[in-house]
Amino acid sequence: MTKIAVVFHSGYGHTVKQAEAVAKGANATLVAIDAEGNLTDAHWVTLNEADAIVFGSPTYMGTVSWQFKKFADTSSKQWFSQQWKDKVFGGFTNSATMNGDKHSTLHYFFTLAMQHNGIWVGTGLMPSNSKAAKRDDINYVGSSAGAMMQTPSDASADEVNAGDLETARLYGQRIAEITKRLK
Ligand SMILES: Cc1cc2nc3c(=O)[nH]c(=O)nc-3n(C[C@H](O)[C@H](O)[C@H](O)COP(=O)(O)O)c2cc1C
Repeated sequence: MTKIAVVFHSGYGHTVKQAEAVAKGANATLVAIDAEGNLTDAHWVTLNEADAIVFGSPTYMGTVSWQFKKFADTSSKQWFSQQWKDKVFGGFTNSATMNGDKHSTLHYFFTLAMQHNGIWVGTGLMPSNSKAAKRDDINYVGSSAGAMMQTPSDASADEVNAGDLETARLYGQRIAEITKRLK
């Protein structure tokens, strides 16, 4: 059986919805980075034992939150011993603006995964970009590098977009399928 972990930070409760959708698709364990940027020892064991790790963070000022970056820097311990080498990796982000520089966040996740010498998985989804496209279509935000969600700045966590959640679920499912094949 494959083990998948979704490690994420959410400052105000929106990105956690996306994390839950990815975890649902991947049948993964959720690992929440706390407000101080910390994980428990048990969380680190979960990550070390996982076949795949999916990173998640809101986009803040064009990149990951400082709490996620603290987690990333702490993972230098695993980097030193190449403990996460050849694991499968992916990433997702949520932000207020349709573009909002979300790709910078995904690019940071990709770089972190490559530092750990992992194997990156993109969405495998076509964008929904025709005249007939609707906001809650799958991959309406249109990302191939990892899953994106766009949440208006005044929306509550219960108002996150259903299509973006389904996009996240499908992405988790793809990561699980590829992890299984590799294993
Ligand atoms: C400090 C800060 C910086 C932000 N920077 C961006 C940004 O660069 N681009 C963007 O589209 N939204 C930005 N936002 C909006 C958040 O990405 C958005 O509110 C998101 O839904 C927050 O997710 P969370 O509830 O999981 O923290 C920012 C919000 C905060 C608090």
